[in-house]
Amino acid sequence: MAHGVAGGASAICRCPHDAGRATLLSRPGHRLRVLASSVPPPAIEGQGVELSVTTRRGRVLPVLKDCSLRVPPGQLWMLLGPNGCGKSTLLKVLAGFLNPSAGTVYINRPCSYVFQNPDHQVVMPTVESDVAFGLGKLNLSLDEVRSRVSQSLDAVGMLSYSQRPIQTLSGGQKQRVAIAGALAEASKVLLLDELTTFLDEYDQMGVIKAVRNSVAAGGEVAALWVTHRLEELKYADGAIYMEDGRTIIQGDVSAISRYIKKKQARYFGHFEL
Ligand SMILES: Nc1ncnc2c1ncn2[C@@H]1O[C@H](COP(=O)(O)OP(=O)(O)OP(=O)(O)O)[C@@H](O)[C@H]1O
Repeated sequence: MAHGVAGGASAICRCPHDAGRATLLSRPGHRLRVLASSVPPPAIEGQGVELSVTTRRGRVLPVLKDCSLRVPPGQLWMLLGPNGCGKSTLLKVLAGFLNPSAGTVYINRPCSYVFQNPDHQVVMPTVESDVAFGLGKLNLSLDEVRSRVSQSLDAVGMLSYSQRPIQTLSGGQKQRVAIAGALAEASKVLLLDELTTFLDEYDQMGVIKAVRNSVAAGGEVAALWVTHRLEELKYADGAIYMEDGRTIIQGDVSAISRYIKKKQARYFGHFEL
């Protein structure tokens, strides 16, 4: 599903509710389960998340029916599933853009959401100024801003592009600048919605490497990446597979890859002549 930028002036949109380290979301009157405090907290956790939308004709449509997931810090996880199964909606609930009708969400903060369309991602005239843009609100010294900008650009392999005008970048390079913006703001969670849909293989690899470097550096950043591309699974530390508004299976990448391939083989088997 294609999205426009819902807010924020750069490649990324900072998730709402950024005051604390983690947020527990629930609507009043719906069930709320407080997560055990003795277990080291995951970076991202959802339990029994449900979400319904009301259509223009007043019909209540369940989009998320039962979603649970857990992503540890310092890891890249991928979220897969057929078109319309609810991946983007789940990502928006995790980001705090949508309130679940039931269930709980726990997410490390700051958290940033990077959108699919690279042309909606970056707004400042140069790479360096775009990455620095989000730091304006943090009251940092000029030296600190410079250091954060160059470290984040380095993490995504874009340091040598600092002075480049934004409009001269490829789609994947813009995505990497977006990710650098999130890292410069010390985001602990990256929610990434189908970043590679519009990219060629070269740009796709550049973005994957950038995200892998981001989670590897310091071991604190977690990334949840929505994708349709099964071949991207090999770069993940874990995966979650969704169907019809539910998380069906999650954990080991090779097990999930086998699960999806088996499903695809059964599906395509119906069409064999
Ligand atoms: N506001 C809404 N009103 C009506 N239907 C909605 C609304 N938001 C989501 N849906 C429906 O919920 C389902 C899940 O949508 P979502 O975009 O989360 O799926 P997705 O798995 O990300 O799909 P894709 O892989 O095609 O991007 C779809 O059938 C979509 O049409």
